[in-house]
Amino acid sequence: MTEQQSRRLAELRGELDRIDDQILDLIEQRMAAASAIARAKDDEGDQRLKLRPRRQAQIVERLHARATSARPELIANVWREIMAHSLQAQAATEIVLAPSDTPELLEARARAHFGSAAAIRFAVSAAQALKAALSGEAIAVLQEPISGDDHLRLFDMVLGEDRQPLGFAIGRVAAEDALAEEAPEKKRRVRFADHQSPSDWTPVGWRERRAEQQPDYPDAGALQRVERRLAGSAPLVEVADIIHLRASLSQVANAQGFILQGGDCAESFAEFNAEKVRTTYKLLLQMGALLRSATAGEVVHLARIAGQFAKPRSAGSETIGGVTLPSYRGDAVNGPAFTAASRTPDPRRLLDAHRQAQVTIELLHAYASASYADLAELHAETGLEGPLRPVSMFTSHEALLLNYEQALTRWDAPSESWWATTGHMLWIGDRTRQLDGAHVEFCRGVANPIGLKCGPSLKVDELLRLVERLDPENRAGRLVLIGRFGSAKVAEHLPELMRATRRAGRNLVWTIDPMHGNTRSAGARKTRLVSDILAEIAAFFAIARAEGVHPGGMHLEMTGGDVTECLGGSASLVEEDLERRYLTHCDPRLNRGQAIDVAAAVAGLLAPERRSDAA
Ligand SMILES: O=C[C@H](O)[C@H](O)COP(=O)(O)O
Ligand SMILES: C=C(OP(=O)(O)O)C(=O)O
Ligand SMILES: [Mn+2]
Repeated sequence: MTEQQSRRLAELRGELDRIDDQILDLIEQRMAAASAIARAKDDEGDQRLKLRPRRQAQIVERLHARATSARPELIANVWREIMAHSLQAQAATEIVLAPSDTPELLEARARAHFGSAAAIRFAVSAAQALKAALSGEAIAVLQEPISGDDHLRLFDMVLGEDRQPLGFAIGRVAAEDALAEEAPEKKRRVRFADHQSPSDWTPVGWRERRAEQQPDYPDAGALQRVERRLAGSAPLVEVADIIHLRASLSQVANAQGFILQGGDCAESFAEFNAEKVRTTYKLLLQMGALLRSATAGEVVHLARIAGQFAKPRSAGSETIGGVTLPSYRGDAVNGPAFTAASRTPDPRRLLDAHRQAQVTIELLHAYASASYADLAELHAETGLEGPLRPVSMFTSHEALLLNYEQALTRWDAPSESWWATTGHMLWIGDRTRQLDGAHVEFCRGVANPIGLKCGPSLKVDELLRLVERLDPENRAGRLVLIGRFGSAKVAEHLPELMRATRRAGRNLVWTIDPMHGNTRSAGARKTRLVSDILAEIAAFFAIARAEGVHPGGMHLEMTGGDVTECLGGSASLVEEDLERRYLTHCDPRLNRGQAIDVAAAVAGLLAPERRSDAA
């Protein structure tokens, strides 16, 4: 380069520096003006977002029109960033993403759409994202264009590469900023058509069928009063979260991911406290982390909790020392103590169960919001890796007490469906799965995901008819079959059942409950061997692979506590240990260490799948 050329270059560089200084000064002036506007907006005195989407669009449009050589993308990108930072200077505003089928993609697109200034995080549920938006300090981004609250409006969309909406932005904006009303309604209908309840169904239809395993209430009037109270109370779970679970389960039905379902055989009133919920939550989180490292896809955390208060029994009565009383049927029905008063079914227990479920769900929400910290700790302790994201914890229980379920079933107009609002997923027990019985009748009409226990007495054509009755539209995410045969019988029964659902082209998930077919007695107590449990799970994986079916999950009775109810595991519990801490109200549960042993073994069984997936 000649001396003259380098002098010229230095001059030009000097000019660029002067222009940059001017741009910076102007940006700072603009930020100061924006802060003054923020104070003026404060004077409006409401809790609205500081964001004014319509005004932002006008600014960019005006600049596009004014530009002579600057390309539209340059203007859009530069002003997106400037305005995003101005917004944060006016008021810290977060972007809160509801759970999504494609979380990484949504996060990346939301970042590109809203600019780099805002903090972005995932909420555990759509309901929690909306709750954040209600404060006026966050924008919720949901998979569905719905809010269900008068203060919140749909005002923007996050689009994918294909220009289809990945997320719908909802917040406290002025009416003039809202997107057209009829568009979201229409969109929501189309999506929700997946879940519609059958038109020939009502929540009371089950009463015309035979209902097995129901309590014998001595006072019908008292039951009706309780049903009225429950019918007047708020839903325990949100429809949006149930839909989220359906979406996650449909991924599993498409061979991506694994369902981890577990918790007490029977929840107890007496032993309920926040710490108990916390240990269950943490145990599921820990097992989920082990499984996730081995699974191609997500782990769906499904707790047996917040409703698992009723037990079907092999015998209706129990005799001790010549005295015969009704069997204990779970705390929602009667008490475990062997006295006539305690064993008499009392419908007011349904109200206590409902209240405990409500508190449990609130605790689960709180723990799930704090799960970033739990996961970080877990990863540090175990050396596991993976992105830290809050873990949604779904609730599930056996839909046994139909008076309770009916009273909390709600119509949701946008989805044109009935929803059981006692839990995200309900299942039908092995003793109550009669094709023409009341339990199948009730469950066929609610739009929740439904589980069906499949034991050794289930015949192939009976299963196919049940599947057709419960899921006539054959929608992935609706039905989860839960095999529970026992390690000695699984190889005899499961292959033909799996083959039948595969040949019938059913979009459902097969999982294994290795508990209920492996119960044995040890003196007066019931127990289970960890080795039987592992053997049934291993057989399940082998059979599923041989039949070309995705091994979609496991269903365990377990507790975060240090109980001695099942035998074996790495702590090698033996029969003499049972008397130390045998605390279950019904069936023997894995203790924390045994549950982790099982999760680690299952992670080993899942790993080949991941390898073949990667190949
Ligand atoms: O949890 C399931 C059942 O309620 C339980 O296995 C029944 O046990 P039982 O045979 O003691 O009645
Ligand atoms: C009653 C239960 O199981 P099953 O219906 O499979 O016996 C249960 O899961 O507690
Ligand atoms: Mn049980």
